[in-house]
Amino acid sequence: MSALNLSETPKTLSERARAALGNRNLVFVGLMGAGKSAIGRMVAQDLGLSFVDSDHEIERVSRMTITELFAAYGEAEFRALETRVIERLLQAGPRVVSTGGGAFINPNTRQRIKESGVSVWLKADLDVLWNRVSRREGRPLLKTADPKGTLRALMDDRYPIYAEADLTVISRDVRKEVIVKDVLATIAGLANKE
Ligand SMILES: Nc1ncnc2c1ncn2[C@@H]1O[C@H](COP(=O)(O)OP(=O)(O)O)[C@@H](O)[C@H]1O
Ligand SMILES: O=C(O)C1=C[C@@H](OP(=O)(O)O)[C@@H](O)[C@H](O)C1
Ligand SMILES: [Mg+2]
Repeated sequence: MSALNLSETPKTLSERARAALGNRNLVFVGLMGAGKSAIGRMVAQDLGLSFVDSDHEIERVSRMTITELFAAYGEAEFRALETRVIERLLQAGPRVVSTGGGAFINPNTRQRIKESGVSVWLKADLDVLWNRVSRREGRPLLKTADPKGTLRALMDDRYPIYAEADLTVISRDVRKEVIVKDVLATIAGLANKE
């Protein structure tokens, strides 16, 4: 029979995840529509950490939307700005950072993320992603004749690279709160692995 230790109050899932994270950033990576921006914000709230979305920060500093930036300066300039912005955001941790889908593909950014935090790949299948991104404008990479085909090609190119993330959580068609809980449980599980 195990003795009941009344001096130790059981920790909540958020508290266990927060303890496992320590001083590190929590960085969400994955394809467009995976839920990085939405889930990242909710997870930050549960962890009691500040939240920043790299696309929002890029829009704030440039005073342009992502669509306008792509149109005016092209993808290469957007990527250069994205790399600089994320490098800066990672320096002010611990915080939760949701990146744009292309950020982790850049080897320098990927290295910075590995050094400064724990990365979580929100992984979803094509139909889940497509359902979500086809509802809203604002993703210039999908302005093609066959946007679903473009998304599929991006999955083929990028999934082997997202797989380098520290943790993977499956993003699926359930309530966001369920995904948030999966993320917290996965982070809390880090404590057993390290
Ligand atoms: N689990 C979920 N269930 C339903 N809708 C979701 C879920 N996760 C994200 N979404 C919605 O899908 C859309 C895309 O999510 P978003 O967070 O912008 O993705 P990302 O930043 O990865 O491109 C948003 O409208 C968001 O509210
Ligand atoms: O996958 C990409 O290369 C991009 C993803 C977008 O962010 P989300 O992944 O948050 O949609 C945004 O950064 C830009 O349109 C490029
Ligand atoms: Mg986003």
